[in-house]
Amino acid sequence: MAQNRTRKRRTMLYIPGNNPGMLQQGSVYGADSVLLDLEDAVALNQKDAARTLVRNIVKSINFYNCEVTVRLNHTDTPFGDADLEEIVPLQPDAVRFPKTESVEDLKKLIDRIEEIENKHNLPHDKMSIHAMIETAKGVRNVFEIAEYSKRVDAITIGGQDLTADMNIVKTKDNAGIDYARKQIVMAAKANRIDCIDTVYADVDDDEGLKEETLYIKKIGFTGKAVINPRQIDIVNNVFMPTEAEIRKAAKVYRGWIDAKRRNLGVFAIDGKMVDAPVMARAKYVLDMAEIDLSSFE
Ligand SMILES: CC(C)(COP(=O)(O)OP(=O)(O)OC[C@H]1O[C@@H](n2cnc3c(N)ncnc32)[C@H](O)[C@@H]1OP(=O)(O)O)[C@@H](O)C(=O)NCCC(=O)NCCSC(=O)C[C@@](O)(CC(=O)O)C(=O)O
Ligand SMILES: [Mg+2]
Repeated sequence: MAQNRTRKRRTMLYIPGNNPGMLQQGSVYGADSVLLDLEDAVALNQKDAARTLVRNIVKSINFYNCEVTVRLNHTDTPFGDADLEEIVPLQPDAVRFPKTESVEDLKKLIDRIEEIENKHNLPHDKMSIHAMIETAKGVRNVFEIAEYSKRVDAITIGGQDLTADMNIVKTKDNAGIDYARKQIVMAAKANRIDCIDTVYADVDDDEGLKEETLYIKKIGFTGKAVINPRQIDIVNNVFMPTEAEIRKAAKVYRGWIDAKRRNLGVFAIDGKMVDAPVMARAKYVLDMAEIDLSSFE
């Protein structure tokens, strides 16, 4: 779980929990994670049916390398506890907890999860928790939320709800949630966990999605939620290093191995200083590109 995880989460595909066709096909499109949704994609009169369907899908479908995450209803809603009772015994890779506002919210959630795990003789360190920040109060408390428990291995932002909670007009550049995005990134980075950006609602605007993904990558997000298979390649490609970046990183890494042999802490490549942080960035690029570092030794 959590800090030992090496799996990438560039794309997390939301799938409405009451749509059997989409649920069955969800893992074939190349998303790193599927997000089986019991919350806002499901109408109130469909909640029970969706929960049963998601339970059966998680039990019976092989998602292969795709991470399986279930978005629960909040524990303060009439559906939250029933979701936990059905989903926790299945131990999906993670549960996504919407509208997390405080550590009290998380404590209540984790205590209940662990109670159910104890009842079923399940470990407490397998299924992780993704805390969604979707209100101004959650943004204010995100640092405490991110460090509260090792089970929290990602912080995510829900831009639609946050915009509504702040009672602001949603613009294409999402200026109104920029502060929140950056605060969420900092809280995640301070705890060395993932931070996942909100969805891009216009599924026909490929250029807009690419532009937004380039921006959120630049400010530190490690992935983005998507709502349609057509969005997956666009986001995955933005999060993959370019060929030029890989070539440069490989050069730095090779130089670093050589420098270590010569007991040098700092050296230059093409006239530019290379020190430990430059090497760490190069290593991250090679890791994202899934290049085996032992091939450089
Ligand atoms: C948007 C649209 C209606 C477009 O429909 P369209 O019909 O135009 O789609 P097409 O492209 O024509 O579909 C072509 C083929 O792909 C299949 N297919 C489509 N979508 C698929 C999918 N998601 N999973 C698997 N399969 C899929 C489809 O079945 C078809 O299959 P086939 O018939 O076999 O060819 C549809 O995609 C959709 O419903 N998306 C999910 C919406 C959703 O979950 N919303 C809730 C999460 S956000 C939220 O809650 C806000 C947040 O909380 C969160 C945050 O930000 O994190 C906040 O506060 O901000
Ligand atoms: Mg939301």
